[in-house]
Amino acid sequence: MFQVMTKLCAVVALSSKKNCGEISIREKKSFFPSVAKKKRNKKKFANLSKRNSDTKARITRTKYDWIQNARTGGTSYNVDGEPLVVVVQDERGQHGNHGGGGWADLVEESGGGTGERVFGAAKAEYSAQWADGVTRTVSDSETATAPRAPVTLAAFTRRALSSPAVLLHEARALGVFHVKWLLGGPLVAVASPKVATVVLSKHFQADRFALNFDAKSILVHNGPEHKRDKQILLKLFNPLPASSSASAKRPSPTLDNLIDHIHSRLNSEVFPELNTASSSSNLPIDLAPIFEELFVDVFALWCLGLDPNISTFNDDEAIKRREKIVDAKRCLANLTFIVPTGITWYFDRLRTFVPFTEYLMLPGHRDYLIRRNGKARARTIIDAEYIEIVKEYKESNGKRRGGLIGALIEETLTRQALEKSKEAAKEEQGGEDEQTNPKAAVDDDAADTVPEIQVKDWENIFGLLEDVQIAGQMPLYSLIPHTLYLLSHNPAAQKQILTDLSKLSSTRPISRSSQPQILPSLDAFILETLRTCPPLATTYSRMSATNRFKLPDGWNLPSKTHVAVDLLSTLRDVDSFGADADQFSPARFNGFLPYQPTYEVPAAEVNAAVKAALKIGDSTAVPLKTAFVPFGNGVYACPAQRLALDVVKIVVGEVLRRFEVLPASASSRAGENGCTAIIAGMEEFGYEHGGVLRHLEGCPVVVKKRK
Ligand code: HEM
Repeated sequence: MFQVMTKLCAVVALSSKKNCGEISIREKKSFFPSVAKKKRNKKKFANLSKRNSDTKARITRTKYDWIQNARTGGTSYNVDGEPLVVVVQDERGQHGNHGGGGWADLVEESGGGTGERVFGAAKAEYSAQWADGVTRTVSDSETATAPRAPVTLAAFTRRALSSPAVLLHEARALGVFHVKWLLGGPLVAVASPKVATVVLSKHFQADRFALNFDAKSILVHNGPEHKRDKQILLKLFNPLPASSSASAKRPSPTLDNLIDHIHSRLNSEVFPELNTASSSSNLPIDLAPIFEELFVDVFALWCLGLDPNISTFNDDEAIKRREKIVDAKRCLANLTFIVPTGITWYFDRLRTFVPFTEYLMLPGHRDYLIRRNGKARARTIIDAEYIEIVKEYKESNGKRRGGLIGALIEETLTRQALEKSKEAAKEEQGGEDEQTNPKAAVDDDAADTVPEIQVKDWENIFGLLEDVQIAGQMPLYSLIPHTLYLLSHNPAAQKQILTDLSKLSSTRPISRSSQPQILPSLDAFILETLRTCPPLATTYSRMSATNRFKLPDGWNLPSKTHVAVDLLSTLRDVDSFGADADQFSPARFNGFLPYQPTYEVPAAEVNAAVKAALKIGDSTAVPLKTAFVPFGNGVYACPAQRLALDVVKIVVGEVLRRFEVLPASASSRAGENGCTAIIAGMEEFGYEHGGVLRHLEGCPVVVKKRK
């Protein structure tokens, strides 16, 4: 035990160094600032920018020097007054044909001396990455001698990192490939369902190892470790046997516990708050902070296996302790990621070495610095709770908490028992004299003592808890208020959903099993919200396995290029989603319900899609079903696709049953095309702090209690 504690303390010490920021409920509510506050923030930001302008100028200069030097053609122009530089790859497009390849070669070949300076550091990172033991292979049939077209790359302006409107606008101007800047090096973003189909397939490895190897487990693991963790999560989040029909939902205490937490919180806080708003005639209420609080707290309670119902604690001490833990979790969960878009964890690693303000200035960084200290304290509280969990496990004779922690402990024990029985079977096969039944031997052991869980397994469990909390809560508190906000501008859709909802028992809460296919109108509305307002702007980055890998239409990227899929632009591709891709039209999903999670699509179908996408000269669009990737696709796709949609349906359904949601102001764009007007330009949205899509005013609506 002492050893476990010591090692856990070491983990605590290590991780507390890198976590940061505290946020109270009050602060969190003010996340969506008033206009006056926004102005103040702008001023603060401007001052800080000035102080750091030297550093900023140096970085910008180096970056653009490099591009200019690397350029062998193409143009440099402005998008909305900001410089935007286009890089055209060598006309021969031969980066794939001379061994090492990579960006350094691209620069050298193009005659850019500056490139070496900028990429000195990047080169070192790359070799470290290749030393990570992950084998990257590509079969002969997937190689190409030379691409047909030169790769045109263009750098986004900085504003595209925080504004979906600018991201869409620039992505359109730049075409399939564009570049984001990361550590002074490029991250190529692709925006085409055809290319996304290939980049998200197994041929491209997620390479998150080198820049963030120390704390966030599955988000940083690759290869076998990632595979093992991912299998655990897929099993926990999808308790359906592959063969059964989608409507026959298997009970799962772990997932039902999450839904219980959500119902409990809706009843105790959200509905009373909406009731109050409803009685204060037509005063708008901001939905986004309400659901942000709900999900941060619910995920904290669920992950740590704390009871959904606080009244079961009858002593003040227990209540205080629980609140302290939830507060600390809330603090850690918020603002861990500070850079918009899905590539933010790189900065965790980077900030160990470089003061944040020196490498990237973004709105929000000042808040980040202020909150950093509070996070260290929160980290200590949570790590003490982890130690308590280990102690409880050891001392309570096998009695465990519920929630996600309970399920992960259970999984770990099952895996251990399986490994033990395999070992025993091996020994037996090896000609041992003793004729023992290995299974019985394991069971006998288990009956006497609580099976020991190794330190590395505890670390893995706690790592998974943190990953799931971060990965799960953010997209949910983005998507749910956005769905309700869009519904407030579409009374007809709201009416239809209410009609569907009336088919459910009005006295029982909506559950995982009660809501499956009888809410097609809500299903379609949610999917269309996901398509037009994807919570994550990009997938996590992938690395091209080889510089000879040919992408659709003959595009070729140098090896080891970091590639991410720009989901926002991809999900509006006209070829795949039709000429009305910029229209909000839930009906486009009518033929695709129920939604089939990407991990349930048969391998043969996936391979065929990749093959079709790779066909040179074939301009056929990727079909809607394959192009729809708000959860990513392939090995690193979201493992909770079905669960996420269930949660959104349950929460939105429960709110709509009780309240009518109306636009906050009379001038709002209500009616059939209201949603289209909102999503077309995306001016109302931003990528803030957490890296997820947020409505900048917090989704203001008026709520009216239903009779
Ligand atoms: C509407 C809600 C959600 C959306 C849109 C969403 C989207 C995504 C996306 C785009 C990725 C990255 C995929 C890639 O790089 O290709 C991802 C990964 C992930 N998501 Fe979700 N997600 C949602 C809800 C959830 C929930 C509720 C959970 C957990 C309960 C969850 C757990 C995860 C995890 C653990 C990963 C990392 C997977 C890996 O590394 O292999 N997500 N999600």
